[in-house]
Order: sequence, then structure tokens, then C-alpha cells
Amino acid sequence: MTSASSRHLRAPRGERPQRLRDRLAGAAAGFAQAPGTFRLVWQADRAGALLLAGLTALAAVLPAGIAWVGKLIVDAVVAASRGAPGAGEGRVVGLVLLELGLMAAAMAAARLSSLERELLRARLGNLVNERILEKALALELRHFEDSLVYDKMQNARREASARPLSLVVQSFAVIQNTVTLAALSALLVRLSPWSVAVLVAASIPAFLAEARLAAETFRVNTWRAPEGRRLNYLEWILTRDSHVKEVKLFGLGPLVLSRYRALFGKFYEEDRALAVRRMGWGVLFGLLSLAAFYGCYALVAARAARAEITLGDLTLYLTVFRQGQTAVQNVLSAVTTMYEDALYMSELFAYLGIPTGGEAARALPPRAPPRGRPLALELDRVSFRYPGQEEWALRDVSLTLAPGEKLGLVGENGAGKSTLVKLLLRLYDPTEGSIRYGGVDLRDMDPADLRARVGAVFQDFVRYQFTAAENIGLGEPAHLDDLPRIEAAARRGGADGVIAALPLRWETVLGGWFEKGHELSAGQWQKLAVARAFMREEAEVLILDEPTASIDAEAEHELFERFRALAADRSAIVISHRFSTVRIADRIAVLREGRLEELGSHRELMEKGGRYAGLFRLQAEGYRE
Ligand SMILES: Nc1ncnc2c1ncn2[C@@H]1O[C@H](COP(=O)(O)OP(=O)(O)OP(=O)(O)O)[C@@H](O)[C@H]1O
Repeated sequence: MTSASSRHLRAPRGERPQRLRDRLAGAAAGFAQAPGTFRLVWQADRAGALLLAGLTALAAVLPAGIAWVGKLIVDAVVAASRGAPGAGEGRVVGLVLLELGLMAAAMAAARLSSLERELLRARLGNLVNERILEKALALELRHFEDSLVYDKMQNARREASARPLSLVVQSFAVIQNTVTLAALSALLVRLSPWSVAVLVAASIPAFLAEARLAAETFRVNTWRAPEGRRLNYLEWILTRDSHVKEVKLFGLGPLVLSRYRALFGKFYEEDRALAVRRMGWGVLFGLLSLAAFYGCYALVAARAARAEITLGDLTLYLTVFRQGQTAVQNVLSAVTTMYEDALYMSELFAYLGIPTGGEAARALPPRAPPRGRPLALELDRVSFRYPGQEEWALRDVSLTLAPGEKLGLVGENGAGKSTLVKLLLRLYDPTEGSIRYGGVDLRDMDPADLRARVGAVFQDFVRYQFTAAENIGLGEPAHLDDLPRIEAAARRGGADGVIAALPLRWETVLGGWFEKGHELSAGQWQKLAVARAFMREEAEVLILDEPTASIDAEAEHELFERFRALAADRSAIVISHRFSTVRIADRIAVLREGRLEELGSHRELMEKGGRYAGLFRLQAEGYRE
């Protein structure tokens, strides 16, 4: 990640921007999101956006028209009652019908635009969510292991499906109400020019207060992202099937719930303080605009009493001033909401803009070693440190895996075994040194090409809540429907017995998340995961990261016999804590605190009498009576 973007990521956690200049810069940055948002809306639904714009224009001019007709009605009534020439009931009724027509048009426009907003909201929300998910696919493992990126994702997902539309609707509202206000002002200026100034001036303090509170609300929510995730995590502990046993056994319920309550209470207090301040300012500024209205009302009513203006003019004045006040408030509150929306959008765009492509091949075009048979895999003085960590997870590891060689990888917890696998799959790049496959640096290969050559079972393999056939077929999505291939992979992985016992065999939905799901034992799941790796028939390298942890001893023996036969023409790396398993490997690498401590065949290492020999004997003792 670039330093600029990581600064941006870290900013919300830090100190509050106090200075006015910072605030203004924040506001400008917020509003800068508008063009990007409009582009999103345009992509989501062009026709809908245009229709909404048209309806907005119509709704903008109608109020002034209605107010003017209202004045004409009153004047016509007064004239008719005085028996003025040309005045009569007909004209009055005609004008009333005209007002009815305008009101009906206004109502229809309002309904239609609310319908259009609903439809646009759905399409836009969907588009934004898709973008968020597409981005998640483009992110690399290092992003998922970085809590700051998680916070960004959380902030983006929180409201981003509602905010883009809001930004657009509010912008339209600003335009609509400004046009309405201009039309109403044109009517008002005739009667009393200074009341236009009063109308606008009385609303400005309320606007400033609102804008400030909006910025604060946004910041409170952004700061909360890490705590928000913690809150979700506590919820997750109490509601997930996988956690129930420990929660019950250890009696974790009250503890977790009390932490949940404490966090929630903290959120509530912050929200309450903000809401109370908002209310206080609201009352104060509401009173101010009320005083402005009644002040002007008294003056204009006095003029009507002195017959300086007509009764119709007074009616017009009342309607226009009130509507004008509403329009000013609408503009100001729309601007405030837009500001809030724009700040949220900046979070979304910051998330969508997280630089990826760190996995892209360095060489152009990417280099591709010949396919079809395993090639030598060389680690050349490889050292690796996780981003942001001081400690080395791997230090100066050099070893060469000959084509077709089977390597056993052992070492205590945290020795760096899984990290090595991550580097081999280019989920990370070495901090120092290099890894070559067939003489080509992994960084010069297309990562998709590299990964297509590898079949792997991870320590934390996935239990897909899909059918049994899909659970295996997903190992090679292009062959998801190829049942003979899936059956063959199941046989190799030792999962055929598991399938035979299922009520609907291949069609059985596995796991307990969905209706009619059939739960499996840990070992049965693991057999499926191994079978999934065997779907990749063209794999040149097989990696098994503790594939036997949940499998019983007999099944393990069987698996490894099969594995030896199947992997005959492939290279393989097997990580295991069971030394009885790794002893069948051609050579064994012993890792200790990230360093390669010993390397050799079982016989050689036993003869050497080092760490491996010691640990092997210790385990063997355990089996002896
Ligand atoms: N995502 C990560 N971020 C930071 N440090 C990590 C990360 N994953 C692992 N580590 C650290 O790197 C070191 C090596 O971990 P690794 O998972 O490779 O060990 P391992 O040999 O596979 O252990 P185990 O036998 O327990 O699976 C450990 O000290 C661990 O704390």
C-alpha cells in the first residue's frame, strides 16, 4: 500500500481535526466525491436518473405557480364580491380548477419520483455491493490479514448501498429547492425586497450548526469501525454454531454479553450526546426563523390593513414566505446530508481504491516454465517478515526440491511451515531472497498460472455448505459437473466411503447452515478437502498442510500409501506433526524459529541424531507400551 493511502487509512483513528482549515479541507474532500457518485448512478440506471431529473425540474416550478394562482383566486373573489367589471364566479371557479390541476400535477410528480427513487435505490445498491465484492476478490491475502483494510471494508459496506442514492437525491433537492426559492423570491420581491434577505439570513446559523454536527457524526462512526467489528465479533461468538460448545462449557455467555453491553453502552452515550446537541441547536434556530417569519408577517399585515397592498397580496405573501422558509431549510438540510453522504462515499472510494496488483507478474509478458511435468523448486536464501512485524517468520532458508521429490516439513508450532506454503503460492513475496520454479522467479510468473500447477489442502480448509459433489468439484471449477472426475478424486482422497453413506449421495447438501444439510465429522470433512485437491489432475506440485490432523490412524496410513502412488510423478510437500507420516518422504526439512535446522532423509537424520531423531524417538515412545 502506498504511504499516502495508509496515512488516509490511519487518519480516522487519530486526533480530531480541530482547526478550521482542516475542517474545510475535509468538507472539500467530501464534496469531491460527487462526480464519482454521479458516474455510479449513471452506470446503474440512465433512464431512471434522467426521469428523476425531469420530475425534479417539474416539482421545482410548481409551488410558485400554485402560490400565484392562490393570490389570483383571492383577488378574484374580492373583486367579484365588490362587483368589479370582468370579475365573476366563473373566473373564480376557473382559477380554483387551475390550482387543482397544478396540485394534482405536483402530487403525481412527487409519487412518481418516490417510485423512481425506490427503483434506483435497489439498482444502485446492488451495483455498489457488487463493486465491493469485486474489490474483495481483487484484494490479496495481506489485505485480509490487515485490520485497517478490514475497517475500510466495514465502513464501505456499512451504508454505501444507501448513501450514493442519497447523495444524488439530495443534490436534486438542492437544485429543486433553489429553483423554487428563486421563483418564490421573484414573487416576494414585488411586495417586500428586504424579506427575501431576512428569509435567507435567518436560516444560515442553523445550517452552520448542522454541518458541524454532521461532520462529527461521521467521524464518530468512522472511529468506531474497529469497535464496530469487535461488537460484530462478540455477536458472532454468541450466535455461531461452531462456538456453542465452548460458550456453554466455559460459561462464556455472561462475560461476552457484558462486553457487548459495555461497547453498546459506549456507542449509545456518544449517539445520545450528539442527538441532544442537535436537538438543542434545532430548537434555538427554529425559534429564530419563527421570529423572522412573524416579524415580517406583522409588517406586511399592517400594510394590508392600510390598504397599501391587496388581500390577495397578503395571502401570497404568507404562502410564499412560509414556502420560501421551507425551501431554504430544505436546501440547507440537503447540503448537510450531502456533506455526510459525500464523506461516506469517500470511505467507499478509498476502499475501492486500495491499490492491488501487488501479485501481478513482474515480467511482461509473464514467464511460464514448460508445463506437464514437475520442475525443480528452489528456495534461495529466503527470508520473510509479515507486513508491519518486527520478527522474521522465515530466515535465510535455502533448499531445492528436485522434480518429483517428496519433501516432509516438520517443526514446532510457529516454526514457519504454513508461511512457507504461503510464499510458494505467492500469497506473499519473500522479503529477501527468491523462490524459483523451473528456473523462473515466482514473481515473474502469472500467479494464476503458478496456482493452477499446485494442488493443496490447507490446515484451515473450507467446509463448503454445498453438495458433496460440489465440495470436491470446486477443486477444479471448470470440471464442476464432471462426475466421473469427481468420483475418481473422491477415491484418491479416500472420500468415497463418506459419500456412499450419505442419504442423497453426491446430491447431499453438507453442513448445518441450510435446510436438509447433512453435518459431517471433522475427519470426514478433511477427506473431502483432500479429494478436492486431487481434482487437479494436472497439478505438478501437491502441498498437504497437515492433511491428516483429523483422520484416524488407519485412514492416514491408507491416504499416504495412495498419496505416494498418486504423487509418483509429481513433487510434493507434506507438513505434519506426525513423524510416522513424514518418514515416507524422500527428504525431511526441519524448521526451527524460521530457520532450516536440518535437511535429509529419515535415515540420514536418524543417524545424525539431531533434533529430528530426538523428536521421532519421543513420538515413537508414546506408541510403545
Ligand atoms: N498473518 C500473520 N501476520 C503476522 N504474523 C504471522 C501471521 N501468520 C503467522 N504469523 C507468525 O509467523 C510465524 C510462523 O507462523 P506459521 O503459521 O508459518 O507457523 P507454523 O509452523 O505453520 O505453525 P503451526 O504448526 O502452529 O501451524 C509465527 O510466529 C506466527 O506468529
